[in-house]
Amino acid sequence: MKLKFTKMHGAGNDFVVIDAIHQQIDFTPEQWRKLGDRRFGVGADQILLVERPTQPGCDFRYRIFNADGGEVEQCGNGSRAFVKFVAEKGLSQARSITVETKAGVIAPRLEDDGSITVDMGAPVLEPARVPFDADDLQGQPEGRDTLWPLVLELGGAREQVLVSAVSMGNPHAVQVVDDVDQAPVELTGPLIEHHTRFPNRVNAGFMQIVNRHHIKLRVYERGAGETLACGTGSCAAVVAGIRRGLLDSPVRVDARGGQLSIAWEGEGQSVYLTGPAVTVFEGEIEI
Ligand SMILES: N[C@H](CCC[C@H](N)C(=O)O)C(=O)O
Repeated sequence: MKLKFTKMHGAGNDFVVIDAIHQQIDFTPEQWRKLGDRRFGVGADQILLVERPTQPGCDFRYRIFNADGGEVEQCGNGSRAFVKFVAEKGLSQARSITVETKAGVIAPRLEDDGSITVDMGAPVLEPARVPFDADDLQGQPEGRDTLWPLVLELGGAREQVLVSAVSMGNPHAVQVVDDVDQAPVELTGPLIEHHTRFPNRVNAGFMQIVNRHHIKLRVYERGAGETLACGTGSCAAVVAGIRRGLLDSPVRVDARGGQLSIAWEGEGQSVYLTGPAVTVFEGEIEI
């Protein structure tokens, strides 16, 4: 089929966005992978589908596929591209919409200054629901289940890293590092992504604390590798830092591709993600 798409990004995390209301989309994982392929296809970290809602009270349904072809629960940077896309395409006249995802309902809002704020819902912190297998792990150094030891097999050696396990609908393992630019993201990111204690795999975050309202963050994403920014990863990192008493809301997040802002007032409360969304080009592809 000849597929119409829009190429977009949120702080450098890039997307192929597809109107699946006016186009019949029923692709195989191989076709999603082709769309995401930076040589044989369009190229993107994720592919985002705009669909009619199935839940009453929602304006749209939002489906997300990683570059590896797998469908996932949530994408924070993508939710900002989503609301900009539906406004630009005239699919909605509202500045604030409710969007159904596999992880629940989120609410992106177009701000007057062109930025977008998204109510990402409340984080999930119970290990079994991340999901993270912590059954045989002993008590936490700081209590409140904020840190877990993860043993990585590096060649013949074994290295232990301490991670916080947080779900924003999708799973995240966040660790604090002294310097993100020196962090072994490419080496340990894949080991964490595929660690057996994360049965659905996991996004691996590397967070440097600049001050109590400012971090630098790199994320080796499940199904995509390191991206220039990760919205849910930024939410998870700030939640982990606040729970560990290292950060205070709101927090500026410096990603390699741009700047995001995260606000969270504590357990049971929604996490709010604010940042940019950019339309790069429109295209068509035979797929
Ligand atoms: N790789 C993620 C999905 C995309 C998340 C990220 N791009 C964001 O902005 O939240 C996962 O497999 O859970």
